[in-house]
Amino acid sequence: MQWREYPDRELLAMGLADALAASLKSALNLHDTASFCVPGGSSPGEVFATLSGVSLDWGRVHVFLNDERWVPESDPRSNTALLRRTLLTGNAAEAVLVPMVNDAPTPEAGIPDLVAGFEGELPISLLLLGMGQDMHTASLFPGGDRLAEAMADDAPLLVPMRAPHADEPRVTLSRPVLAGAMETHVLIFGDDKRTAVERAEGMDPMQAPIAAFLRDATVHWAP
Ligand SMILES: O=C1O[C@H](COP(=O)(O)O)[C@@H](O)[C@H](O)[C@H]1O
Repeated sequence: MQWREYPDRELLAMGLADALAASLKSALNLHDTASFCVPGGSSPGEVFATLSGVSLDWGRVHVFLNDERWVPESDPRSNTALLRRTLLTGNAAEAVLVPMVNDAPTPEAGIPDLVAGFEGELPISLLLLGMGQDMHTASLFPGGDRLAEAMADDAPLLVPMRAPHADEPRVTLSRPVLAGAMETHVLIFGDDKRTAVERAEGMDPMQAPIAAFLRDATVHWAP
């Protein structure tokens, strides 16, 4: 694990957006398309907004979420709506969005149709993860009802997840899919999350799911 520390969140957004743009350009030099897997939640908005202004061949970038809350896009908690507002705009409006949610009533009912959209997208070219204070990442929650299935070596691509501290049912990419990414970055803010990452490093990923991704990751932190 490598740390990159920034004096404030604005500088982090600029530095991380630069690093992600450079990685996307490198991936596009080698392949026809690049898959870019990103978190939702409250942390990445400014990074996405900065990145959306970067000039690159966005039409060859396929964007998808680490995980999604099983809510319609009209819901304020929709990660897809966050992506559309902040990343898939400006220069990046040309990027291709791979859906992580559909109109089915539950993740279990919706997943079979979603899986088809991921054909040709793996391994992930560039992965950005967030993390909650409880050390969950994507929707791999400690205490999640299907965490063991999602963390297993033979896990399916997408796993439904319900957890005590998740407000709604979720769908998440599984641990082996995320861990297979060619390059991994983690975005966190604040002293509490910094301490959580430092603690997670030696922990069992079933208690601290972020631990499964730290070894080869660059962690970007600002106060
Ligand atoms: O619920 C989620 O939480 C994590 C962390 O979000 P944050 O609000 O603490 O930044 C996020 O990475 C994940 O994608 C999201 O669904």
